[in-house]
This record gives sequence, structure tokens and C-alpha cells, in this order.
Amino acid sequence: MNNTAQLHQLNPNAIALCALGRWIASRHWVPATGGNFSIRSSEHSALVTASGKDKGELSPQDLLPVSWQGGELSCPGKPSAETALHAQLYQLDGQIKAVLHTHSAQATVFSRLIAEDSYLFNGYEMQKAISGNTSHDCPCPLAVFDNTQHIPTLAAQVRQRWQQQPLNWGLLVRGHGLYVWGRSLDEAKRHLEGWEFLINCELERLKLAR
Ligand SMILES: CSCCC(=O)C(=O)COP(=O)(O)O
Ligand SMILES: [Zn+2]
Repeated sequence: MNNTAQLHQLNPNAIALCALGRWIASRHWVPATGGNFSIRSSEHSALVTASGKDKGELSPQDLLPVSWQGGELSCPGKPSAETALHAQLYQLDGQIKAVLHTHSAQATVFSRLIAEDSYLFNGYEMQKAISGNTSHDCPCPLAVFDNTQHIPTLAAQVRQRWQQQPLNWGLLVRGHGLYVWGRSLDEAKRHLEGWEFLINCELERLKLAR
């Protein structure tokens, strides 16, 4: 192992993200190599999961350094196919420290039931798990975007929507999955668990209300 790889092995952020990947996989939210994660390393760079890896079996070498200075993405290896969306989120808010993308069955199914470009959760105490949402009584919006195989297009749509109103710590890609972010890895994890819980509840409610 060379010096850079050794340093990487000891990076506490990389170790923490790999451990979080195991926890996320234990919830069945990243089946069949789906999903990707990143953690910011500087204003213009992040460690991003390598493409095609089982996100429940990551080791620190599977986190690749990606930088986006000058608008161009650069990375020595093959980072996630969805890296451009991670980089876009980091550029939209300098406070974002971590981005998590999952493919849970419930988020994927729920996203296909929503024709609108946003869904308003209301009445759930768990809305308070999403930062800035202080009551079950205030609508808690989750943005929904159409899926595309061209991630720079999706990233541009997210940027456009964000410029009208910053998104609420998460977004759904229709038929694809959930993205969440946070100002720390712990906050991103809380947002992930919170949004997955809210989606699960609403999916059950919609089923029972039919
Ligand atoms: C089998 S998952 C299809 C690709 C995808 O949506 C995903 O999240 C994983 O892609 P990556 O390149 O990050 O492994
Ligand atoms: Zn995906």
C-alpha cells in the first residue's frame, strides 16, 4: 500500500462513512450496489463512493477524492455515476458536509405515486427530525424530480429549483431513490432516517386510504 492509500485508511471521515454504509445496508436501503455517499473534504472537494461498489461493504479505499474547482469534476478513479449531483449540492450550500443517496423500496414506490414536483408532509411529529421543521403542524416539503440517465441535467434542475427556494434537506428522484444531506454526517443520517420514516408512514396511509 502506498502512502496516500495508507493515509486514506486512517481518515476518520472515511471510516465513519464506511460504517454508516454498513448501517444503511442493514436497513435494506442500498440493494444491488444502488446508492452512493460522499463527505466533504474541502470547499471544492469531497470523498465520493466508487461506482458499482456494494455500499454495505465499503472500505476507505472505495472513497475517491473528487474536486470541482472551475466547474469541471476531476477524480483519479471512477467515482459514482451520480457524482455531479453530489458536487452540485456541495456548491449550492457551503455548509453541507455529507450527502447520502439510497434506493429503498418504499422511497422508490412512493416517488412513483407523486405526479407533482413536491410532496407536503403534514401532521407527523417526525417532521422535526428534518432541521428547521419545528412542528408536526407545519407543512414539510420534499422535492420530487423526474429520473434521467444524464445526471448533469438533474443537477441543473436541482440548482434551478434551489435558487427559487432551498430544498428541505432531501429530494426524491422518481422511480429511482432518495437524496439527503446534512451539515455533519450525523445530521445527514438523521435526515435519512427521518425522511425514510415519513415516506414509509405516508405510503402506508395512502394504501389504507384507498
Ligand atoms: C444498480 S443501481 C444503478 C445506479 C444508481 O442509481 C446508483 O445509485 C449507484 O450508482 P454508483 O455509480 O454510485 O454505484
Ligand atoms: Zn441511484
